[in-house]
Amino acid sequence: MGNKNISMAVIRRLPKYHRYLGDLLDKDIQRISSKELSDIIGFTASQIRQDLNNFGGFGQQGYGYNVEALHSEIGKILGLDRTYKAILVGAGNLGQAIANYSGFRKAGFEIKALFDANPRMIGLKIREFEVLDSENIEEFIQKNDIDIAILCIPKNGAQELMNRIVKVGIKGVWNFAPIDLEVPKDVIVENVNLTESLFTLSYLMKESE
Ligand SMILES: NC(=O)c1ccc[n+]([C@@H]2O[C@H](COP(=O)([O-])OP(=O)(O)OC[C@H]3O[C@@H](n4cnc5c(N)ncnc54)[C@H](O)[C@@H]3O)[C@@H](O)[C@H]2O)c1
Repeated sequence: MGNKNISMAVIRRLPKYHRYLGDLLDKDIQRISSKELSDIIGFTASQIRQDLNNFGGFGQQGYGYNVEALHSEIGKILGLDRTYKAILVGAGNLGQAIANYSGFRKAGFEIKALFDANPRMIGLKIREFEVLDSENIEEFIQKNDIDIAILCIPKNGAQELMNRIVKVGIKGVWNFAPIDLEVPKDVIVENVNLTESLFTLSYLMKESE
């Protein structure tokens, strides 16, 4: 891989570069300078050059960046040049919203099944999915070679479920439950805490008053 020493701060900016470059491609823009990129993304031009130098540059003096090449390279760095098989656990309000969003599939994240523990949810049809009984989750993960679990369950029971799914090979977890999960070293958890984000907004609004 060779990208082991890249700081998390840089990694967190890469999806944003990828998104803006995708927008430029949609507008048929083929070439851009770090100054122009800076104007639209809002990072300084030197920050952009520094960030991209971590991965070997990509820019050419006097030319700038080739948008398509840079978009594709950043996509590769982010691991978006492959598809991922995912399952979603917790087919409630949030789980259904995520399952209904087609953008994740377009980006290569294929939800293969929805699971729930509530007998009233099991068997319901959400999009093309019939909600399956989470009692059988281990078997499904193993049979279908699932890479990622999307957790949309309450924090109670989340660690227990986590322990079960990592035992059968889940290597990545997109966790919406407000809990810091304990996992083996080779399992990656990406937490999305909407409430923390909302509280950050509240703080920033308070500070700007
Ligand atoms: N809905 C939101 O916008 C929102 C916002 C912030 C945080 N969250 C977090 O996301 C999670 C889900 O929220 P929600 O609003 O969708 O809740 P919900 O109650 O609508 O749905 C949760 C679903 O998970 C199922 N479930 C519970 N424990 C389970 C288990 N151990 N295994 C399998 N299924 C299980 C329930 O039967 C239910 O269908 C919660 O942790 C919540 O704190 C949600």
